[in-house]
Amino acid sequence: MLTVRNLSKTIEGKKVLDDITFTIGKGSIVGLVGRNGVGKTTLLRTLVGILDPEQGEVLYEEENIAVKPEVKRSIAYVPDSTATFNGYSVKELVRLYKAIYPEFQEDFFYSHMKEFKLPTNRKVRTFSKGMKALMFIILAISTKAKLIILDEPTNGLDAIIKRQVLQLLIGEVSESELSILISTHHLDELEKIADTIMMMKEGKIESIITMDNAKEHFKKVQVVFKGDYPEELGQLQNIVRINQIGRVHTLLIKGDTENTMNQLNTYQPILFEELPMTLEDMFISALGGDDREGH
Ligand SMILES: Nc1ncnc2c1ncn2[C@@H]1O[C@H](COP(=O)(O)OP(=O)(O)OP(=O)(O)O)[C@@H](O)[C@H]1O
Repeated sequence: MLTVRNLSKTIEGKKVLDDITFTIGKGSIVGLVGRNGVGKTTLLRTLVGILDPEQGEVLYEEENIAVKPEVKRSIAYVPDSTATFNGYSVKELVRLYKAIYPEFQEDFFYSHMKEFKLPTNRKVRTFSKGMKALMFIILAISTKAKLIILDEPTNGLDAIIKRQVLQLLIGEVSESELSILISTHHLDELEKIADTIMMMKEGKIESIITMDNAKEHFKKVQVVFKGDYPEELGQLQNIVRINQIGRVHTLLIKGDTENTMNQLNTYQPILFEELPMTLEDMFISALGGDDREGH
């Protein structure tokens, strides 16, 4: 449904997007994760045509969005900041959305506003952060766009509303076969809803893996060696030591996990135990561990 090919973008002399290529299929929920400042928002803004790519292309159902802007109607974007719309009333926003999205479902919008107890006779400015975030998600779903792109959508939502919003999104995916691309730092939420995780590092896509495959690509283990932690293992780039209590080391392994586990075993650890892996662990093992000088 969405094909992104060799997308690059430089802002103020810095390559913020560097040769990005990926596809999103129908009915898929893709989580875009990465550390602060790696280019997630820039990527999303480029996908929806707010920013122009310097190289590469974005195709929706084989149509280039730069050449055929009307295909943008099939994509709804919820930015991380909606301050631009503060001066609008809810009714004015609905009018604006109807003008952009001919299939906008007004009844659906108002019934969901009511369900979430959101007022419809006020200016957006008077909404709390959470109310605003929720309304823009409802607006996006009401467009009936086939692809919804969300930048940090659950920021400011309380735990109960958050759960309801995620359920609403999942419900739409299974009912209408829409696809969702969601950028977030809330890995625990993403873990529950995403089928694919796309990790970004320094403007590049570091990895794209399905949640089903994730367990093969990432492992978390606890090991105890007779002596010190073997120096050679310390040199391996795909092992991140996340914790050490006495001689018990907790390690995150990425990539060729089977080979690395075998390598660990050659040092004859006196304890070697695999632990359950979370998306946060995967994030740390893929993208963490390089903050210190010289790393
Ligand atoms: N308009 C701009 N002018 C200058 N630099 C910019 C601009 N927009 C983005 N950048 C730079 O591009 C890089 C990527 O920014 P971006 O907002 O895309 O990151 P992000 O991954 O969304 O970060 P975060 O997780 O903190 O929201 C950063 O170094 C940022 O400073």
